[in-house]
Amino acid sequence: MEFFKMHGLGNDFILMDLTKQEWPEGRNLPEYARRLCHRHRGIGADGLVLIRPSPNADVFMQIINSDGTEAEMCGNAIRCVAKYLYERGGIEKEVMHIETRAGVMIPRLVVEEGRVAAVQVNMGTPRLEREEIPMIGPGGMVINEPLVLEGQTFYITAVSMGNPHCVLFVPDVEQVDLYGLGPKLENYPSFPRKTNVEFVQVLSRNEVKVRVWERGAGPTLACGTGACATVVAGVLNNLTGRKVMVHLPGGILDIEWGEDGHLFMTGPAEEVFCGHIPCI
Ligand SMILES: N[C@@H](CCC[C@H](N)C(=O)O)C(=O)O
Repeated sequence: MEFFKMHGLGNDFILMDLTKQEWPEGRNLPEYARRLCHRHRGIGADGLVLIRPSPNADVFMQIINSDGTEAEMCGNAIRCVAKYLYERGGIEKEVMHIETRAGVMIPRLVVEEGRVAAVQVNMGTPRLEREEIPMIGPGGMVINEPLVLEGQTFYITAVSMGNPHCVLFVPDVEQVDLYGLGPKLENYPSFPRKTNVEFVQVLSRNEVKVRVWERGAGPTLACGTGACATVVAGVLNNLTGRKVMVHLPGGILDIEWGEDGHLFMTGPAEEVFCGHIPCI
C-alpha cells in the first residue's frame, strides 16, 4: 500500500488514496490504524486518513484517530487531502468538494508556482444544540455552563463542528494540567460520543492561545475543528470578535465566522515523506 505522511501545523496524518489502490478485504481498520499510527512501532501519526470515491463530491475523506475510533471531521487533515489531491492525486482544481461524515466541505487552494501554499476551507456551520452534544438537562445551548469534575467547577461551552468540542476559557493555558484534565473531560459521562477539549486564553478580541486534548488522539500540536469551535465559543461568550488568529502549539490558524454562519479556516499543509507498506 502506498501512503503519504503529511501534517497541518504538526497535527500529523498517514494518507492512503483508495481511489487508486485496493483496500485488502478483511482488514480490521481500527486495529490497522492503531498499528500504523503508533509512534514507536508504526509510521507514527495522530490519525489515518483514507481518501475514497464519493458520488457527491470530488472524494470522500474518512478519518480514523490514532486509537482506532472514527471521527466525523478533521480540519487539519482536510487541508492535507486538498494539497495531496492537487499535487499528487490528479485533481487540479483550486476549489474542491470533499465529503466527510460531517457533510461536504469546500477547500479553496492558494497555489503559488504550481504548489499549494495554503488552503482556506469552508467548514460549514457549527451546531450548538444540546441534542448535538447531549448534556445533562433539556434543550437550548451549552454556553459557559458549570461542569463539576472531582469537586472542581469548570465552565464549558459545547460546540459541534460535526465532531464534538468542549471549550474552556482560562487565564493562562500554560498553567493548565492538560494531561490530567484532558482525558477526564474527554470521557466525562455527559459526552456520550466523548469530546475534544480546548483550553483557551484570550489575548485580545482577535487573538487567542489554545492547547488541545483531542478525542481519540490525546495532546496534538493543532486542531482545525477545535480552532473553529474556539472562535464560536469566543463569540457566544462575548470574548472575541468573529475573525480571530488562533495560536496553537504547532502554529497559527486564521479563523473567521462569517455573517452567513459559515466558518472559514485558513492554514498550511505539508507533505513529509511517502512510502510503501506491506498489505498485512
Ligand atoms: N485534529 C483534528 C480533529 C481530528 C478528530 C478528532 N480527534 C475527533 O475525534 O473528533 C482537526 O484538525 O480538526
